[in-house]
Formats: sequence, structure tokens, C-alpha cells
Amino acid sequence: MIKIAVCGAAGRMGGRIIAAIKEAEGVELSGALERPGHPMVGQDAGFNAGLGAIGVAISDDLNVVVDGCDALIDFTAPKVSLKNLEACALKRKSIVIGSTGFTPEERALAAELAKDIPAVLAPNMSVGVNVCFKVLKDVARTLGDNFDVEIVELHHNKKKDSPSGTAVRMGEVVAEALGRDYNEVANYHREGICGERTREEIGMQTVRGGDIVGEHTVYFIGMGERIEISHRAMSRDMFSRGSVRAAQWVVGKAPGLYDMQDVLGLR
Ligand SMILES: NC(=O)C1=CN([C@@H]2O[C@H](COP(=O)(O)OP(=O)(O)OC[C@H]3O[C@@H](n4cnc5c(N)ncnc54)[C@H](OP(=O)(O)O)[C@@H]3O)[C@@H](O)[C@H]2O)C=CC1
Ligand SMILES: O=C(O)C1=N[C@H](C(=O)O)C[C@H](O)C1
Repeated sequence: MIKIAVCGAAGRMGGRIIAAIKEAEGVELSGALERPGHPMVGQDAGFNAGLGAIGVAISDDLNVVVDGCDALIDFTAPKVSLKNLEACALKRKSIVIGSTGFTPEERALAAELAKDIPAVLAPNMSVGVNVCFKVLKDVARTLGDNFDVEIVELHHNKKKDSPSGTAVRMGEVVAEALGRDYNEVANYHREGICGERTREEIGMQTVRGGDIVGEHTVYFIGMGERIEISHRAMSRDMFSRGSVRAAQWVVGKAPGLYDMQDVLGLR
């Protein structure tokens, strides 16, 4: 039985991950973690999962929760995730991180901290989006430089980071396939007399509103024709099931930083 703890247990994803752990075979919920001062600390973790009481109280003690698990699943925010990664590295525990909004420097730090333990860091844990990453590489390579690339993502009005981690990864995949540097060609802003579009740029557009779970479209726009590759999430459950699958996969792996392409065998 693999013991999994969840960080961000009172959050939108935390509740769905706890429900997914309770549904999955071969895993058990060993702990639930929230930030000190959170109103749900001390309450049963099953309530946010819609399960009623399950006998695991939400804790604010990172060390105790990490000590009690084989793998920590963390869906919070980059700075919190890096602190959790450091704690897991010290105690030689595995970690699965779904948080998004990492800077390139923070991602490099994550890779450094994961030198001694197996860790999965992925902006999207759904099978569908990960297949899209693979397909996008082929489409971009095949179309080459004659199609303009624009990426549009839609999310709920509580999302804190922009563009989404998934949209950034899509941009990185396409840029790499076209021999470009994403950080140089990403264009996040057009306003006023901003000039004609350059051939190299990848437009990154963000929509926020209501309860949209997550939608991503990559447009390849040519002269007289256009290809659109879209993914629409209908609930958070495939993200949470994906994170549990990642935790089952990562325990016992060699140290290093992996992503969902490794977990799903899509490389
Ligand atoms: N990889 C994937 O497949 C997916 C990734 N995500 C990403 O996951 C992250 C979380 O999303 P979501 O669940 O919607 O966000 P929420 O804000 O609903 O949940 C995050 C939770 O983490 C808590 N938290 C903050 N600081 C700490 C801390 N120091 N220790 C423990 N818990 C803490 C928050 O508390 P408080 O609210 O009080 O700050 C909150 O309860 C985001 O970065 C999002 O983009 C989301 C869906 C899928
Ligand atoms: O914050 C969210 O909700 C989501 N975040 C992830 C991202 O930033 O890519 C994945 C998913 O789209 C939901």
C-alpha cells in the first residue's frame, strides 16, 4: 500500500485528489496539509472531498505529514511547492507537483532539489493534454514556419497565474519544434499601434471567468486555412486521477525530475 499525503488539502484540486486517492486501489491517504492559519486546519480532510469524515485531519505541520507518507502530492503555488520539495528531499520521500506559474529560475531550482529523490512536476496531469503536447510537436514540425501560431487559454476567475502552465508548455513544445526560444518569441500583449505580427512570435492570450475548469487551443494559421488543436477539461477529476497515477509511478524510481510524459510513456 503506497501512503500518499496531499498538500493544499482545502483547495479546489486538493479535495478532488483526496477523493481520487479514496477511489484508487493500492494507495491510502496518510496525511493532509494546509498552510498554518487556514480555517480548515484540524477539520477532517474528507469534508472538502465531499466524502464526509474519513478520519484524517488537515494538519499544518509539514514535517509530520512528510514523515508519514511515501509520496506527497502538492497542488498549491510555486514557492510552497519548492519548500515541500526541499522537505521531501531531506527525508528521501517522493513528490508529485501540479502547481503552475514557475519562473525558469524556480524550475531550475526544482531540478536541483530533485537530484536526490524522484519527483514529478507537470503543469497538466490529464492524459488528453499530454497527448496534445505530443501531437503539437509533430504538427508544428510538419507545418514549419509558414503558419502563425497563437495560443488561447480560458480558466475560472480564481486562477492566480497567467498564462496557464499548460499554455506555456504548449508554447515551449511548439517553439522547440520550430527551432525557436519560447522566452524570446512569446508575445503576451498587443495593444494600440503595436505593429505587424512577426513570423516567429507565438501569441499567448488569456481569458478568465466564472467556473471554466480549463480550455486550451493552439491555432496554426496559414493563408486560406487554419488548424486548431483544442483540449477542454469538463471537470478536475482527470487531473486528480493523473496525480495519483503519477504518485504510484514515481515511488521507487531513480532520483530526478520527471513529468507526465514519463509517467504516461509518451516520450
Ligand atoms: N497540474 C495540473 O494538472 C493542474 C494544476 N493546477 C494548479 O494547481 C494549483 C492549485 O490550484 P487550485 O487547487 O485550483 O488552487 P486553490 O487555491 O483552490 O488551492 C490551493 C490550496 O493550497 C493552500 N496553500 C497555500 N499555501 C500553502 C502552504 N504553505 N501549505 C499548504 N497549503 C497551502 C491554499 O490555501 P489558501 O487558499 O488559504 O492560500 C489552498 O487551499 C495551481 O497552481 C493550479 O494552476 C490546477 C489544476 C490541474
Ligand atoms: O488553475 C487551474 O485550474 C488549472 N491550472 C493548470 C494550468 O495552469 O495549466 C491546468 C488546468 O488547466 C487547470
